[in-house]
Amino acid sequence: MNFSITVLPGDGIGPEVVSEAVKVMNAVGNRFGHSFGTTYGRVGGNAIDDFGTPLPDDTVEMCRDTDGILFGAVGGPKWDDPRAKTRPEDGILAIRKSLGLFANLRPVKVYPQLINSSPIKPHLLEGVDMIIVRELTGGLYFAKPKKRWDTSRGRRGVDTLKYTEQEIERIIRVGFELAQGRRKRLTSVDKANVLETGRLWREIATEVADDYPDVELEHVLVDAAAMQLISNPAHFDVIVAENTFGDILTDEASVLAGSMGMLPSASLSGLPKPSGRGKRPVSLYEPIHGSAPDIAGQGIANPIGTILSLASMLRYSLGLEAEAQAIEQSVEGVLAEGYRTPDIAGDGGEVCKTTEMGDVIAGRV
Ligand SMILES: NC(=O)C1=CN([C@@H]2O[C@H](COP(=O)(O)OP(=O)(O)OC[C@H]3O[C@@H](n4cnc5c(N)ncnc54)[C@H](O)[C@@H]3O)[C@@H](O)[C@H]2O)C=CC1
Ligand SMILES: CC(C)CC(=O)C(=O)O
Ligand SMILES: [Mg+2]
Repeated sequence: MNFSITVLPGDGIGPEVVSEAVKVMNAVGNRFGHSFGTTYGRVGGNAIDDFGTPLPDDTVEMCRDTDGILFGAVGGPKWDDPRAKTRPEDGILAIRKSLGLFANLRPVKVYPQLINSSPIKPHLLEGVDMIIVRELTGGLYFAKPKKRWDTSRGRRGVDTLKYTEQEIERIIRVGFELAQGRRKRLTSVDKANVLETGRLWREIATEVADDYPDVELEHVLVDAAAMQLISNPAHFDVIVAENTFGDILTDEASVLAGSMGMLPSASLSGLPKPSGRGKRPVSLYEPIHGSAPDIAGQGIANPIGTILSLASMLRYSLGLEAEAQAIEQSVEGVLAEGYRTPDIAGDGGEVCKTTEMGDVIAGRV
């Protein structure tokens, strides 16, 4: 089959990890007889430098008419001036919002091969396999008012935490539906003891639970969830959380997997229908990490989170389940053989560069 993929490498290590994922995509094409055409777009700080905007119109166009978007990361110290009119991050936020990508699925899997790459005690990591469902187009990241201003009594700033019933209900349903296909436990994370949005979130989660009697629903306050994620991670199956909480909890959860570089994500406008007929809505696939300025340009970034994001694209957007599994099995095999980028080399495996990791994974799909 023929597919057209929009590739948005971004800044910092974004281009480094994305080019490895494209390498793997082409290897999948060769093995399974598909053709993946690619169109590259500019986004982030590099686009601000060249076009004065983090999201040029051309890139917006490329994101509308495509079978899937593969995204790296944006941002960096060069564009961190707190008074800047626009930031690299505005580019990815605008893509998520304009495509209605409200559901960000962030699977957290601990590969047995990497159990010693995490600072967490090995016995706590046994059986860890969860999905964190992060609400992606609401809450503090987007709601208005959102501004800074000067007053006679000093500087002020405001962000707004606002959710509608519909925004909460649709993401909670994604959590329940995923849990139904897994171990049937949904942990809804909120801050209902303090925040009105948290109380609304909890109320709606409880109401929606009536439609999913086979799934056990538990409510956990976000601060306690952060603690349990480390002290008893195997307890969790599916976690659903609002935008900011989900963002923070997933960076924390990456420590279980051994590195930020290990975790993929899929940003969707809903779960694909199992029969999957007709044109699917455009979705975006991105590792959970950022542009990692501290290691950018050294060729040592871990591309596995991006390569696993590609596998999710094949699964959710292109309907290529066998091909997605081939990538996932290749990653497992390569880790079993001992290949390690420096971030996961804690157990003394063979340290390799980003490109070598991409080569060996591509070579085994
Ligand atoms: N989706 C996106 O484009 C995101 C962008 N950012 C941006 O990225 C920039 C840097 O943010 P940070 O807070 O430093 O977070 P970060 O995720 O870029 O890096 C955090 C730490 O994890 C390490 N790391 C991240 N990805 C890695 C990989 N693939 N392999 C090995 N190590 C990896 C980094 O070296 C660093 O020590 C900021 O401008 C931030 O706004 C942050 C998160 C998401
Ligand atoms: C806009 C991004 C920089 C926010 C973030 O950290 C993320 O989406 O993981
Ligand atoms: Mg983040």
